[in-house]
Amino acid sequence: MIKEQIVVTSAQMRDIEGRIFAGGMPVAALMEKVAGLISNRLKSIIPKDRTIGILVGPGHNGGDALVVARELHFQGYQVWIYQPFPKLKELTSQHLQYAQSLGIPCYQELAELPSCDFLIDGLFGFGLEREITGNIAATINHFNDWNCQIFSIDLPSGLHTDTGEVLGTAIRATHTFCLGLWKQGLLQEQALEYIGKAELIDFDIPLADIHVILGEVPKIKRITKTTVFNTLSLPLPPTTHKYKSGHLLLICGSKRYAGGAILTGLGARASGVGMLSIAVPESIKPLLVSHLPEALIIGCPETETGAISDLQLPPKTDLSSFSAIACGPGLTTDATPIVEQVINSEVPLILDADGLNILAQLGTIPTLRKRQNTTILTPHTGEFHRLFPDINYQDRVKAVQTAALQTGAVVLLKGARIAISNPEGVVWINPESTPALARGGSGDVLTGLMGGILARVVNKQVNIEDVVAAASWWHSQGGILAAKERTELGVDAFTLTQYLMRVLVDM
Ligand SMILES: NC(=O)C1=CN([C@@H]2O[C@H](COP(=O)(O)OP(=O)(O)OC[C@H]3O[C@@H](n4cnc5c(N)ncnc54)[C@H](O)[C@@H]3O)[C@@H](O)[C@H]2O)[C@@H](O)CC1
Ligand SMILES: [K+]
Repeated sequence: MIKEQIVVTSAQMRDIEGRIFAGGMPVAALMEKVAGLISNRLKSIIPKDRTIGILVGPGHNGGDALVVARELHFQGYQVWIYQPFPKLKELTSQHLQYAQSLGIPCYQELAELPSCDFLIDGLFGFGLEREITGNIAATINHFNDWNCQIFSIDLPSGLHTDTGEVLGTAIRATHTFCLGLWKQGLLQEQALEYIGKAELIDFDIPLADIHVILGEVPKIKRITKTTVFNTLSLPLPPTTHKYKSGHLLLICGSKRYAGGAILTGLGARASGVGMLSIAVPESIKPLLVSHLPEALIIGCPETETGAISDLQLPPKTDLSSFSAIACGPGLTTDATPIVEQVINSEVPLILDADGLNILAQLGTIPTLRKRQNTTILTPHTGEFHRLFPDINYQDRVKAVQTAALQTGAVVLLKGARIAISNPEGVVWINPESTPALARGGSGDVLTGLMGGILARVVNKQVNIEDVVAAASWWHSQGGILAAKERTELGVDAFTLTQYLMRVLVDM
């Protein structure tokens, strides 16, 4: 297990720390070590001639900040300290006393503060336990108005460590140095506007202590490059042939939404799947053939409205001939019988878009409870609400865990931080994405890509949630890469498909 994958709550972090201290590590020594690492990072970012304001809280987050203040002072930076609390923890108080004895200016009143170029936020860390109110809240709002870069230690002061919720008010950081292990709150969507660019400061927490508290396999994990690489099972075995690399059936598109079928197909193409078949209404078959010459396009009889009316597979083929099916983009709800048919099959299945809307109409939980094989659902929040009207999706991690438990499916909830859960509550969170992907068609690409990966690896003893995680990571990295080269406005869904391969090349 790698540290970048691990996600902890404040209670878990406290228990892990407790083990380190019980093992004999002095608290003050750990604070020196952590704050030394933070100071080194800051030195590499902030030019020498700048003034740095240090915001100090009552606990050890404030202690970290005071050690940083001292180190930056010794490095020749202009530093001042703001400490508005009447009572400090002992270690924090000692560091304050020493900083004062060094002649670092310390203030308790906002009105007295000189200006500065950068702020270091050490007001609260994972010990924040209630709403911030009164003077302290006003102070935080005041600093947010300064419009200078703010580096938060551990997490922006005011965010709930686990839910990322703003407790009263919170520092709007431009950078967050998360200490030791990723705090769950930093992966929650509601925290995103506050954390800026986040990085992990690894201070050598022993894996043995982590395992004792989180178990050998932690329940909530961040998706990393390494996880994805393992799931994609690369390099390919030299003796592979097309039938060993999976056969994906896409069921998508209608006369009204032909483009969705093309994008899903192009997403699947990028997965490297061995064989790709795409079932579409007969009238759009020529269009699909022209965009995806390598795929077998199955033209199906259609309804008056141009939706697939009958899944007419080629001779000697039935649904069990496929390694996996991805069904939904562009279907329209007129294709209900088709969706029922695939749900009743025993083939591993991804349902997206209209596939999900139809499932909601059929009755999500009773319908899926009957399924024998793997099911993956990929709703955005609107679809999620239609599928699971009784589940509150404010806490996205809990929401996917509940939905997966109730249905037996692997559930992915789309958004700026995709959350994925299997029925046992094992969760993956996608830690990086770009608003450039918030565009029509982007989800179709994800469905195709995921379908292709699933078909490739489904019989190779992989966890299904790992497949879903790999596809999500790959998709968002494609978006990030494309946005870097073409700006956030330049990532239409077709362009995205052209960047997916590049992600692996750069890996
Ligand atoms: N113990 C150590 O040596 C280490 C500690 N670390 C630092 O220690 C932090 C945790 O330290 P603490 O447990 O002392 O907690 P914090 O420093 O996060 O804050 C806790 C203090 O704030 C007060 N408080 C909580 N909510 C408040 C509110 N709404 N309004 C006013 N006061 C409030 C509490 O009474 C307590 O005094 C981590 O976030 C990290 O920065 C890390 O450096 C790792 C090593
Ligand atoms: K902080």
